[in-house]
Amino acid sequence: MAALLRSRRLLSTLASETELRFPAAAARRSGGAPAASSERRGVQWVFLGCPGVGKGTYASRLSSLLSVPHIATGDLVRDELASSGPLSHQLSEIVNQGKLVSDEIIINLLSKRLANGEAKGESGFLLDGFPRTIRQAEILEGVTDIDLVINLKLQENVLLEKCLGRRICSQCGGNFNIASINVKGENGKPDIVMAPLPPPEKCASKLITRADDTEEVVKERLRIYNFMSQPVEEFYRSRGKLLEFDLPGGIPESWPKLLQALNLDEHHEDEKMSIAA
Ligand SMILES: Nc1ncnc2c1ncn2[C@@H]1O[C@H](COP(=O)(O)OP(=O)(O)O)[C@@H](O)[C@H]1O
Repeated sequence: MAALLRSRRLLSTLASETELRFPAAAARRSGGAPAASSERRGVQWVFLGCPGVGKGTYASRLSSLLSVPHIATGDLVRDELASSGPLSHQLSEIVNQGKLVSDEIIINLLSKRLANGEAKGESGFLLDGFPRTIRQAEILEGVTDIDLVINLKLQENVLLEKCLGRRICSQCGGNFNIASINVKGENGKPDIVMAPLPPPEKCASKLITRADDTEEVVKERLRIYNFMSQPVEEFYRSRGKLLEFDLPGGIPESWPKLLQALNLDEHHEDEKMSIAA
């Protein structure tokens, strides 16, 4: 009981400073021990990586596989933009210049998303696009336990091509990519070949491009990632939580290797069996 009270006090102190609230099961106890082990709750993983690396693609696949919600702060920002709420004008200026939204706004959006999930009984999460600054990482560290941080990596010229090739179906929200990538590997690494990910016929005439996926804005986002978000990699590396993953190519090559790196190969076998059945 005392631990619970201490935990509530810690959370409310942080909450008043940051407004970030985590579901009770995910909240960190004041003594530093996890409130619930990852065996009893869903996994609590973070995806790091430059714009265009594929955080959304792999987080969404793992979300289905592990039955934990995929929470992408970029999607929360885009939902807010589309809602034409009080923040939307301010947000569109920031996002369309490739800049980061303030920690306060992003934490507010994330808190609301977590509260909605808690009401629906969600457990665990795959965070994509958060934390993106050291301050966000420190706030997160203060309120919950992160089990693992997956750092997806690709060379920069591939990232630019991938962002410029991204397309979204305006009706179903599906993500596709029209870029056909074939570039020489840097620093003795193998060449990178990625086939396009074309939309199905029903989406082909409804494709849109994100307003922030222009060459100028992507370059600015990459610059800001290197400056603001790369230190977050070191934050987790020094805590022994960072799993570095160099993407070897497109989804067909990378997905099985990622599952192997995560010791989830047996899920892949189950997946193949259910497709074959
Ligand atoms: N954690 C965050 N902190 C600040 N801004 C964020 C955060 N997450 C998303 N954003 C804003 O939303 C935009 C889109 O995010 P996202 O879809 O994750 O883009 P990217 O493709 O660059 O990874 C970012 O460029 C930024 O303006």
